Amino acid sequence: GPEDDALLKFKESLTNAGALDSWEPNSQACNGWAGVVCFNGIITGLHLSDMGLSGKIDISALESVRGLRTISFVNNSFSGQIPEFNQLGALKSLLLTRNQFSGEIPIDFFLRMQSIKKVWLSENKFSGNIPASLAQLLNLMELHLEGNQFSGQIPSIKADKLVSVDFSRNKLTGPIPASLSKFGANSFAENDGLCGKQVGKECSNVENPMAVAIPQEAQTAPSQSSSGSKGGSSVFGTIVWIVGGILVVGIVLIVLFSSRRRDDDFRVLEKEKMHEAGQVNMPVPKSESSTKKGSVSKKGSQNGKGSTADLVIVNDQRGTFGLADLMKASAEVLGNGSLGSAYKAVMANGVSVVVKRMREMNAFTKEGFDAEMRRFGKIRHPNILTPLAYHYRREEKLLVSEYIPKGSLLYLLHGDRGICHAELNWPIRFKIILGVAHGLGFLHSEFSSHDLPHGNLKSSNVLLSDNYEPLLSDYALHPLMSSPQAAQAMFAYRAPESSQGVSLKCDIYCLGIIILEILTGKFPSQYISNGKGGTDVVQWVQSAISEQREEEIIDPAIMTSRDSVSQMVRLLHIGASCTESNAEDRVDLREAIRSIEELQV
Ligand SMILES: Nc1ncnc2c1ncn2[C@@H]1O[C@H](COP(=O)(O)OP(=O)(O)OP(=O)(O)O)[C@@H](O)[C@H]1O
Repeated sequence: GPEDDALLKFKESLTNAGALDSWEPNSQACNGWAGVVCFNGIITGLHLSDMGLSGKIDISALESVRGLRTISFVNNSFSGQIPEFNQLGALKSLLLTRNQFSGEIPIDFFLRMQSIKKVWLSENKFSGNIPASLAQLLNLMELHLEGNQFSGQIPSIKADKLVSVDFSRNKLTGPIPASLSKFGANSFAENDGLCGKQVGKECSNVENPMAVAIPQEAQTAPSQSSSGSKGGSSVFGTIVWIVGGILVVGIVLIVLFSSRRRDDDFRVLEKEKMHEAGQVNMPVPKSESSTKKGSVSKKGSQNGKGSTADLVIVNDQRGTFGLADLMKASAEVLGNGSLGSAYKAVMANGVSVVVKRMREMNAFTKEGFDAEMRRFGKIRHPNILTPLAYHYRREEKLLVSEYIPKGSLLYLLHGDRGICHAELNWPIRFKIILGVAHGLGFLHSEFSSHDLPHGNLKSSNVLLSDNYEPLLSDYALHPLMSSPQAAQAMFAYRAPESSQGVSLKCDIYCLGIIILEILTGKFPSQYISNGKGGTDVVQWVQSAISEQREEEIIDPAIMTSRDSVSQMVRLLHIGASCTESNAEDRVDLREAIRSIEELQV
């Protein structure tokens, strides 16, 4: 069956799979494959301990094994960054002890793993902070992190169901959280910087953990702050707190909404639904936010020069603010896109912003990144969202923009067939298409030196102003990314020719998808990475055109305006010429814009 095939695909990605000889095509996984655990004919576990396995772990293959609940790779030879096991949201046990995994685990790694009971990461080479998202796992029973190089503080794990923890032999610092007081000395041994009764060392200032943590972090991890100054590390501490706070909100929202999941294939929309959630205060304790204010705001809100050490303001149309202001804001998770996660924050001065935590983006130096962001900040065009500020550290970048209340085109078209969808009548849809084309045209002249002036044009990156003027966001980021990262994350890479290299033409393909999406009202399958679900709008429109039945595929919601049908049909043809699979045959952007403008009444 397909699950057996998925396991064979997983096996293929391994470089040393001798122990899996029993996994053969034309046999069944539940019929004697080594290490495969089944229950009533359903594959529920992979117990692959002590098998000398190495190579890549193909998570997407494992994703197809729907019943998978436990994974053990204990004592093998896997190495590198932790694979994205968090894509397997239903896992109950993740046992990776005694391998060579290394690097930092993303702070939000466990956010979507609310079923997990056992996490064994011991005896690897993991470094960086213990991911704060572990602290919020309500079902966690066993946590084994011993024998790694984790640094920073131990997060306050909710200990209700926890029966065993081990943090020993790491580089942890700061106080042992009160929530772990039931665990003894062995669980914390050999971490020189820890304090608390279990390790027989008094903490000097327990009621203010920030005060303890920051200097110690600066001592143990000097490389973490590029400036090397104390200021840099307090910014680091602040971010940990902000992100930690935001994570709590995120988890609350995810738990709230997970009971209302849609069809799996439409997972893309799930995050959009988070817009509907009410506001939640960022759970940063009052006393702490005031101490943090003391340490940060002198570089933040009080210094409005646009070159604050924490946030660099590149566009002051919404005033100046610092990380401290963001920290005090009430926050809400918007989603986790391919470039990173997005949060909404409402600041005390009433300004609402979106903070995007970008993954990686390390192709430029700090100076290069700064120059690029300042260039973005100067953009003034009615169809482009100009960012407000950024924060740069080697391991994390934040990009701050104004929050646009109506949200994205994706959400309005497909998210919730509520009031806004009804408002998307033909004149408004036409206005959106024209605005998107103008915005793209502007980027193509402004960033004409870039191989991909937008690179990530899709309906979730088209935000709508109060009067439905579209605003393009997430543009021109291509040069900041490494090529494998860009190929993974950017929608322009879905253009059929992208395997031979990307060009301006890829943006035109993306524009075409949006035009077809707006006209048909269908969710394009092109937006879904596994290709399952949605409508292949390109194919559908092409065959409708060749059979001269264009009118049949136009969204019935706009067919009420009969007079405009010929206009819609002509736009459908323009959309089709933008999505020509052969890039040579694809229409030129200026020509496409001109044809759209000609349809204006
Ligand atoms: N400035 C903004 N104002 C209002 N909503 C926003 C803003 N920026 C993003 N959003 C919303 O948050 C959601 C998540 O944004 P995010 O950019 O992280 O994801 P994405 O667009 O799906 O993926 P990608 O990372 O590839 O851009 C978006 O779909 C959009 O609805």
